[in-house]
Amino acid sequence: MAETPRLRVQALSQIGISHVPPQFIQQPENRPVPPIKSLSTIDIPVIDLAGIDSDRSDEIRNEIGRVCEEWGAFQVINHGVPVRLLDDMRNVGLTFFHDLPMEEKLKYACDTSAAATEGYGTRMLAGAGDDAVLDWRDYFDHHTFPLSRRNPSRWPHFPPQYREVVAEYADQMKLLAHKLLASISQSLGLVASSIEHAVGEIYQNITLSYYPPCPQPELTLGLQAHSDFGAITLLTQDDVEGLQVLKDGNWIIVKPLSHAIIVLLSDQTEIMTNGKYRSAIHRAIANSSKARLSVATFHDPAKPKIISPIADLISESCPPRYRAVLYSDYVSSWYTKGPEGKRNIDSLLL
Ligand SMILES: O=C(O)CCC(=O)C(=O)O
Ligand SMILES: [Fe+2]
Repeated sequence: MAETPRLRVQALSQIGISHVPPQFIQQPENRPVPPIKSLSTIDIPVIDLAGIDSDRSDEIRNEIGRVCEEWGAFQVINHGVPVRLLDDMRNVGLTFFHDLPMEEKLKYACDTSAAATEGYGTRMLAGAGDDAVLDWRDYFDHHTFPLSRRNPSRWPHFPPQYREVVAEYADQMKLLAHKLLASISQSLGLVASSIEHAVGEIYQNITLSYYPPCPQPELTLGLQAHSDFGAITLLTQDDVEGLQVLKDGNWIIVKPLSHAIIVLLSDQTEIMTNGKYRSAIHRAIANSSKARLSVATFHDPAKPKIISPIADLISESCPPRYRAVLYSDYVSSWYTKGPEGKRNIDSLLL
């Protein structure tokens, strides 16, 4: 059954409220405070992937290894994904959110009784209690790989090219994820296929997040702090600032860099690499003047897959640091308990 329009954040924003409703107000310790001045000049690293398949491959791999260890997050440029496609994805997304009337958008409403169902939604933690703080965000989630779970009839029919753009975007992001997982494996001294082999068949979801203007952005969050639960996330943001990554206890703004792609290591990569590379904690903040759109492409294991530290990284002097976990158990715990920092991955520490 479709939800009523007032439950979408965009509808709240459009009626011009001057105060955010209480369910959206974060605990004081979670509210966005301006970043510490001395640190606001630090940017997440940018890696130029030009030459990754040829002359510069060793140099690039070493650099990827260094930033995976230090940050778990970085931006890539010259990544091979056509710039035209990045623009198209953003344009069809904004057209859907801005130009389709709410009653039409609600025809795509996702099933709120289950977690991570495909479609148009606003409340991420379906299983969390009624007292959970809500995010200042609406989203559209698409199941894109494997092809057996792809059903474009559930995706927006407006604008007309929407579904075609998502399909091409899914292909291109999968190729880039493949390239990056190979380099990340090699940066650990493993063969290129190691991490992909440990992940198994890749399950890919694409989530468009739409953050409407917010009357009191200092009290809310567009998306609460979390690390993603899969293997690797490839994120694009538009030119409106909002994404922050936690580094050494400080929130660092990821400044929009035109046509760059943000790489976020996720929890299963932390487990597979036995903690050598950590997943990145990140959040999105709201702002009072401009709507913001991001597109996150998640690459995850299949639900029945068991994830554990890769055997070649384990030795007597380097014992496993994480318990093996059934991926579906990991995901259900994330959705029912909530991300809250790294509580889910920390529960697997040996
Ligand atoms: O909007 C953003 O920049 C972050 C989105 C995100 O973290 C997610 O969808 O998991
Ligand atoms: Fe995320």
